[in-house]
Amino acid sequence: MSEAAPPLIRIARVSKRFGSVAVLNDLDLEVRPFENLSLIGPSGAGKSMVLRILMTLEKIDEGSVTIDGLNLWGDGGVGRASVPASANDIKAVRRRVGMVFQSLNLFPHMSALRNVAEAPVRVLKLPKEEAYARAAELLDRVGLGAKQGSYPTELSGGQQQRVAIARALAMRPKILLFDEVTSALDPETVGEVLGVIREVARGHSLTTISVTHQLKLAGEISDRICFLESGRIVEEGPPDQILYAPVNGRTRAFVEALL
Ligand SMILES: Nc1ncnc2c1ncn2[C@@H]1O[C@H](COP(=O)(O)OP(=O)(O)OP(=O)(O)O)[C@@H](O)[C@H]1O
Repeated sequence: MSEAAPPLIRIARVSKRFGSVAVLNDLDLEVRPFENLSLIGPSGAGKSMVLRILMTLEKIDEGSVTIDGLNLWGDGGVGRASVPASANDIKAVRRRVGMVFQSLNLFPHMSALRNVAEAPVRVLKLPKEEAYARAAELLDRVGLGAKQGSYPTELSGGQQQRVAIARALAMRPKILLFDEVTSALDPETVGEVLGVIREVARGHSLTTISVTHQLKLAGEISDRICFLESGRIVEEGPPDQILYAPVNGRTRAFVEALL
């Protein structure tokens, strides 16, 4: 990863409101290619909202968002609304960004293998043989080579979450977003999913942003951690600084309570 590389994601002066409630407040955030970033902070800080905006699931009120050179939201200027991207650009952004959610949302009527192969066939229009070969390889990579034919109800929560990660990877995104992917799991299965996330994040072939309340996980998989509160970044830095030597008193109070 080169320090000089231009950012892959650029969020500039973004504000997002629901009625009179400001969720993001003049937020600035840049993410470099192949960087692994974690967002931490109290409930309601706006962490998931950042991911939802990058997934093109939410509108913003002000500011600009650029992903891989594509303007998802153009700056409308001071005091003016942001300008949305064209439908084509939104489609192009969606191809670049994958997301794994907290809730286990596999297709229940499809085997693990088909869950992973479905989008490459339908969306990327890959020949079936190629898509299924890719899916089998990815299931192997997440340690589920023997479970290709299993349906989601036959898999544990941790296994389902690993299938969900393989499914996201099958689309070959440039950016992979993880939203609390381990928080619905029981403690025994968290480890197996963490192992996969760590492997994906450390693979250096894609850029990841993880939202998590598990600070040790953030420490293990991140090059940089941002502490968010009230819709803005209070402090950011390498994991050792943010988790064990934060400069800001608010960050310190937060991490000391959770670590
Ligand atoms: N559709 C919506 N309508 C109104 N308010 C919303 C909506 N979606 C999110 N919010 C509010 O936006 C704020 C930020 O939500 P967000 O989910 O990003 O927080 P978070 O930092 O991820 O919190 P958590 O750690 O609890 O998941 C919250 O106060 C939430 O209530």
